[in-house]
Amino acid sequence: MKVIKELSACGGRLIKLSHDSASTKTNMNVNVYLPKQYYAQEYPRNKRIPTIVYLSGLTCTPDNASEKAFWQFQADKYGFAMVFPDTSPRGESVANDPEGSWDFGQGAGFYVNATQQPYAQHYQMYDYVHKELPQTLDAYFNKDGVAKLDFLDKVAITGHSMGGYGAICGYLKGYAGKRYKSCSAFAPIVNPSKVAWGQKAFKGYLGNERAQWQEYDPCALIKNVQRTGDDKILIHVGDADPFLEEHLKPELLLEAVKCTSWENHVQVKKVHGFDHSYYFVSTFVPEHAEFHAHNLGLI
Ligand SMILES: N[C@@H](CCC(=O)N[C@@H](CS)C(=O)NCC(=O)O)C(=O)O
Repeated sequence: MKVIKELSACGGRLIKLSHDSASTKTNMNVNVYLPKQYYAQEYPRNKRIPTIVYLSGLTCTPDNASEKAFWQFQADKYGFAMVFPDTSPRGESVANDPEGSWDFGQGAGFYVNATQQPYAQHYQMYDYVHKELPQTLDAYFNKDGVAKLDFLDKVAITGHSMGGYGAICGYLKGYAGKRYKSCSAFAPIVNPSKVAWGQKAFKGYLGNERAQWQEYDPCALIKNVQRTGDDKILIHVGDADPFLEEHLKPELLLEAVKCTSWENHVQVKKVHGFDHSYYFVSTFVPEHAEFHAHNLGLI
């Protein structure tokens, strides 16, 4: 782990890190926001600061949400840290979209483990985000007898668009083991097998065998996950989102949960006049922050 830059933001610090990843076999960038509580002398020694992982959408780096979602204010308010991973492996040796489009390849890893060449070599984003990165952050930040940050247990996940998809997918796949304690999404792609962005990505990364796609499709996964307690998934989407009808289709998730344990536990809030941008995301970050703070036991 190497610190590229450290910046003061709100009451805490944004740490821009890079590290060699065993999963992607590339160097990966990640931003971590440490809230003001991390720096407070009086923060209880036996209490770890929980984290929220924010998965970004197509074309993003860790910087988009760090700069434009305004999670930092909320992190200080409730006392959680934020993790902003990258959206794909990058570099000259990393295969890209043959068409040169922005919806596949670098900046568009879809948080899956690719099985198809030439992508399988580096595009192992599922393992990277859900397994390797939290372990790496834990080892880096919680060393020398200091264990102030919780990257492994009290962790929530959220994301935007492709990242909203990645968040719901990771939450459901890890649900039996309670990998994440809370999940929400902003304008997520909920049924990638059925929409153009998802089909292009799944074909490229996972191949033509549609059975493989179901392993990563929230609308298929959720039918086989037994909900417990009062768990809910919170989703916002703008009704002026240009991708709503073709790629996002949140109604398909509501259809998928009918007559399952998730019925009435997936809340899709369609908000009037909002598009797909960070003006939309940042507007609803406070509501998502409160939702996660509650589920992480901070309020
Ligand atoms: N680059 C695409 C837009 C892709 C897009 O909207 N990406 C979203 C996530 S799916 C995003 O967060 N973009 C970066 C940003 O707004 O900072 C275009 O030119 O139409």
